Amino acid sequence: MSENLPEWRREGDEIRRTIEAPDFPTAIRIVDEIAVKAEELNHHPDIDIRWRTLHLVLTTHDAGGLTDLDFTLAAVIDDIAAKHGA
Ligand SMILES: C[C@H](O)[C@H](O)[C@H]1CNC2=NC(N)=NC(=O)C2=N1
Repeated sequence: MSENLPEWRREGDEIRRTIEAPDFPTAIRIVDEIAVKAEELNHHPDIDIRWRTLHLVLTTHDAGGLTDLDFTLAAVIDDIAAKHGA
């Protein structure tokens, strides 16, 4: 999508990424780590879990569009996914 976030694509006021984990337990661990970071940032992705595939959507409802927080959290999510081989 942007320079540093090639895994993300922009759709209107949102950015989206799909993560394919090696297996279902790993997918859930990835979600759990994202949850911890989301709480720290007080910024929360929409997450759709389909077996070992995660669909993530980021936007800032409060601001009615994308903000720096969306891109910050996207980068954090990329690190978590990479750490788990996804
Ligand atoms: C009151 C509080 O700041 C909010 O409602 C936060 C929580 N997490 C959030 N997460 C996201 N992605 N967008 C928001 O606008 C948002 N708002």
